[in-house]
Amino acid sequence: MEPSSGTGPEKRPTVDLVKDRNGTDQILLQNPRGASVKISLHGGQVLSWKTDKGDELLFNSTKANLKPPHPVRGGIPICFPQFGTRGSLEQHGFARNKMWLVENNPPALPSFDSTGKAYVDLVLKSSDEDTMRIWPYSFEFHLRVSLALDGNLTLISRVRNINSKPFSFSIAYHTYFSISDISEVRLEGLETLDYLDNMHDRERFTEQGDALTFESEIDRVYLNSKDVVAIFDHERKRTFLIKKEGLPDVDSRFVAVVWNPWEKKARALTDLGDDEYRHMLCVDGAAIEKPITLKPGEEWTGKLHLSLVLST
Ligand SMILES: O=P(O)(O)OC[C@H]1O[C@@H](O)[C@H](O)[C@@H](O)[C@@H]1O
Repeated sequence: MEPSSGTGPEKRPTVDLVKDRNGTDQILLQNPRGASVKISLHGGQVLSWKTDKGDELLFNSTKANLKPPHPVRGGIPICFPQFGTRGSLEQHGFARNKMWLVENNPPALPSFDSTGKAYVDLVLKSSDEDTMRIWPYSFEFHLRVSLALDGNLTLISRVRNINSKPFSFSIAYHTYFSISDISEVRLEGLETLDYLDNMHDRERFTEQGDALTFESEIDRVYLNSKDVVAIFDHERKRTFLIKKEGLPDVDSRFVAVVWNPWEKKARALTDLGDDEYRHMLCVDGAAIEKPITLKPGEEWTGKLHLSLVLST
């Protein structure tokens, strides 16, 4: 990027390798305006997403266990190749517990405009024996995390079948949004949709009425969710927009998972403070209901796009 004229030199986006307190490698993306994203190689997981004023937008539990192979209670863990307990693997699959690698020469992503963006490419491959033992398929999962000039965060996933037989998978971006208070926020974009209620053996119900508000535990998979879902946080004067895109033929498979453990379940989770459930809401862009099947050589691309709207 060339320095701009008149207003002094334009800063460049930066990508740095940093260490956390435990000496674990993390990637720090910074855009020219000072917004930032921190990513852990453990789980290929976004841990932090901050505005240019330094406000944290993702919830992270004060009791989160950051040591591999524990999944981290906060940020954006990636559930792959299984969501929840819908299969024989560990809860939410193995991807969130594995070490990912930084990829210097990822396969070309032709539609990506890199202008002003700080981004990094990570990869998870089915190369270790442990993974092959529990999920005997050869795959590559390429993940690009990108922070735009306006502070928007995009995760682009490409899953490739490099196996000689087909395989199926589910994927969820298990996003923990930081909110003022669970009783004060509302969620729009899921009205009138059917959902499977995980608290009632995945029984199917239809959402009624207006926006969702919260007064008890919720654990639901909303089917065929619209392109944009919004979390309104009146007290913090901010709105999160969650947008997801897939290839045309898999669009209808996108769902939105909504989860908050509420008081009783929060007490049972050792990596969540007793009252912390009040300050988090998980809304995941996901493909779960109808898993995605890839034939040998095929690739699937899915995008999660997160943005913030501030009100005065
Ligand atoms: O404790 P975990 O494995 O991170 O899972 C947390 C929650 O994740 C949600 O996505 C699931 O719908 C819940 O059923 C689950 O309890």
